[in-house]
Amino acid sequence: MIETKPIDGKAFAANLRARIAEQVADLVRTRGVTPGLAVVLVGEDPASQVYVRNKAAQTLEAGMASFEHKLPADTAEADLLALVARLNADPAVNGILVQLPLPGHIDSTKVLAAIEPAKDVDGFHVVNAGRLAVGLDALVPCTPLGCVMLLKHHLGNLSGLKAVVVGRSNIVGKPAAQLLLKEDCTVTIAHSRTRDLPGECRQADILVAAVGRPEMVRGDWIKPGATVIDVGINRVPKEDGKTRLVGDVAYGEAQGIAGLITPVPGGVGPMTIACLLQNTLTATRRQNGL
Ligand SMILES: Nc1nc(=O)c2c([nH]1)NC[C@@H]1CN(c3ccc(C(=O)N[C@@H](CCC(=O)O)C(=O)O)cc3)C=[N+]21
Ligand SMILES: [Mg+2]
Repeated sequence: MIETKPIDGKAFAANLRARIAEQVADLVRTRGVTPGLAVVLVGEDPASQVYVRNKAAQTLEAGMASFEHKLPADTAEADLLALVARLNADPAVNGILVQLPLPGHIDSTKVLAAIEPAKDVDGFHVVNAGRLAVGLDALVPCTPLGCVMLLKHHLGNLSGLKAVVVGRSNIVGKPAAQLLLKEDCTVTIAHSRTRDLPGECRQADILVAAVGRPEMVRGDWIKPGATVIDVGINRVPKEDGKTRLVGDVAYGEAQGIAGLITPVPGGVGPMTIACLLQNTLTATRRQNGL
């Protein structure tokens, strides 16, 4: 029987934020530059509001400036595009994040394309996706960046390891695969149409689950001793009418099989926000030629 160890993303993220705060203080002291992050939220989705509030608090804690823009759900696409244009032109704003998903009447592809790539701290602009794919300096999507940081910290060199990424989204799956390839992993991207998905997953030294389906990855899909990164944050109803958070991996079943596994909550989620701050610092440095 293997002893399965949880990966403490919450602690790692807190430590990363502390290191970022030191670098921000240094930037302010030596260059008189304060990084600024603008977050745009359209509509009143309660989960999004909680997340945006956490981001703002952690931005301020890191010594950065936080600019929150809350727009009503019926905001016209043209008005959102005009706000993005203002933020692009504002020298106090080094990073721009437009919270997804956007209301149905707004074309999110168009909005993401309007963000200045140098300020695109989500790394969702096609210029950043392309730069990552061809190996140029890019702003890299926060969730996959956080996953790879955790992997390198716990496993060291990833070279030659077999990584299976389940999920092919532009936000997580595809950039995760690009980053793992950059670390010299042998990478497979699996998805809902993959033939024998459990068998594919069982090949993985590193299994990244990013499908958005509660507990879809079962214990017997995991190779004994593998490292499992669970990107899912699914809210499922409990018997008492409240909800609980579960990942894309059946966490209980993974015990005694996986070597290392990220819990939900407390795994990948906190790393996403810490990496957003990291990207804001990186963007600020590049915008100032540092
Ligand atoms: N443009 C854009 N960029 C995003 O990065 C983005 C977005 N839109 N829309 C929504 C999703 C969701 N997301 C999360 C980040 C952190 C946690 C997080 O910190 N979770 C904690 C606590 C979860 C809880 O208790 O609710 C954890 O997993 O431990 C969750 C979710 C970023 N997103
Ligand atoms: Mg699919």
